[in-house]
Amino acid sequence: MTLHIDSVSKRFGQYQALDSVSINIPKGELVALLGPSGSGKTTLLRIIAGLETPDQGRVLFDGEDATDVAPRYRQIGFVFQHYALFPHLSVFENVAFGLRVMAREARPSEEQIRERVSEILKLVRLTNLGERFPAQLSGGQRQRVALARALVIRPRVLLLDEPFGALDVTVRTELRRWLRELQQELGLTTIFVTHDQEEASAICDRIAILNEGKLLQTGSPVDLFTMPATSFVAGFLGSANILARESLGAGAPVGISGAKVAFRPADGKLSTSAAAPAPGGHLRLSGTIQHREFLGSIVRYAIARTGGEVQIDAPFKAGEAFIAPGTEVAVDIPHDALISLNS
Ligand SMILES: Nc1ncnc2c1ncn2[C@@H]1O[C@H](COP(=O)(O)OP(=O)(O)OP(=O)(O)O)[C@@H](O)[C@H]1O
Repeated sequence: MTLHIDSVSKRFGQYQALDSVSINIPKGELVALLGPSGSGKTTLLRIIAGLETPDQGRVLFDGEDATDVAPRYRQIGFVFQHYALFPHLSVFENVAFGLRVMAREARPSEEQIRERVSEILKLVRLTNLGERFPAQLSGGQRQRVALARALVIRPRVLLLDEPFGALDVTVRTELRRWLRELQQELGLTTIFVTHDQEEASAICDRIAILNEGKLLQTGSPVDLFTMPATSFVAGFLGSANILARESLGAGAPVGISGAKVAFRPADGKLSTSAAAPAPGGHLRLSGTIQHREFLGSIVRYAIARTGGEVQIDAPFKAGEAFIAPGTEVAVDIPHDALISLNS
């Protein structure tokens, strides 16, 4: 189903939780809503699900206005961060619940319920755990039950609110990959709320960045990473060095049109200050090594300089010495790695 969110605003008292947010989500797309705590992500999901009413704007399902449709008639699957399973019901009954509470005219027969639940348990690979209770499952298994419960109603849209937020990194990485495969197999339009940019970039077709209730930018993970429009987006998707354009003085390349300039720590090349500048179009900054962090495959150096500290990643090679704090260095950044920012 195609989902269209049209100029949705929501206020709680004096607080503008959402400020005229519009997004179009084509059928089968997986979109991440990414933003810091309090940016309005959950509020937007709740409005799509019908659990909250917008003050302004509309939600359209396949072009039809659903803003005033009651939640139970929207056919939406919702998975929360905290499993929200019924502890006194078996896995099977937890999944069947979504069907048993359907409006009478849409509710399947007992036999159909058994069939549908078995089918979904197979899909989420929990066939043998139907008789267990939630307390007898791992965190990852519980989230798969929660997902099964959302899927069993054959949702038109799947909404996931930090579904893997409470799980450890290994399980989380495995589940996100599995979820992506399942979502593609089902062709299900899905919105995935997270504040983990890596998770969003890894599995989503598009990312929508929210901050303070405003939608700042939408695009593919690669487009947002390489062409962020503002310093907030540049800093939120990966690490970024952000410099005021005027701080570059005469060294600012001609192509830079924004108020600020960003570059990624991996795009700067470190050398001793006496080294000749790299050939071709490069911006050269100079400063003094302040601090270093060994991060495994890279070493991240913080370089103090007039005009603001920058961070540079150097590949780590076993046996090679780190550059000592206090060393004067030059940083060469190719012009084509410089990103113009509007603000
Ligand atoms: N029912 C409510 N009454 C009053 N304020 C609310 C209500 N629901 C949300 N808010 C406020 O609206 C803002 C946005 O909340 P929301 O839960 O949408 O943010 P979020 O981006 O999902 O954050 P998090 O990542 O922490 O879950 C917050 O400041 C929150 O305190």
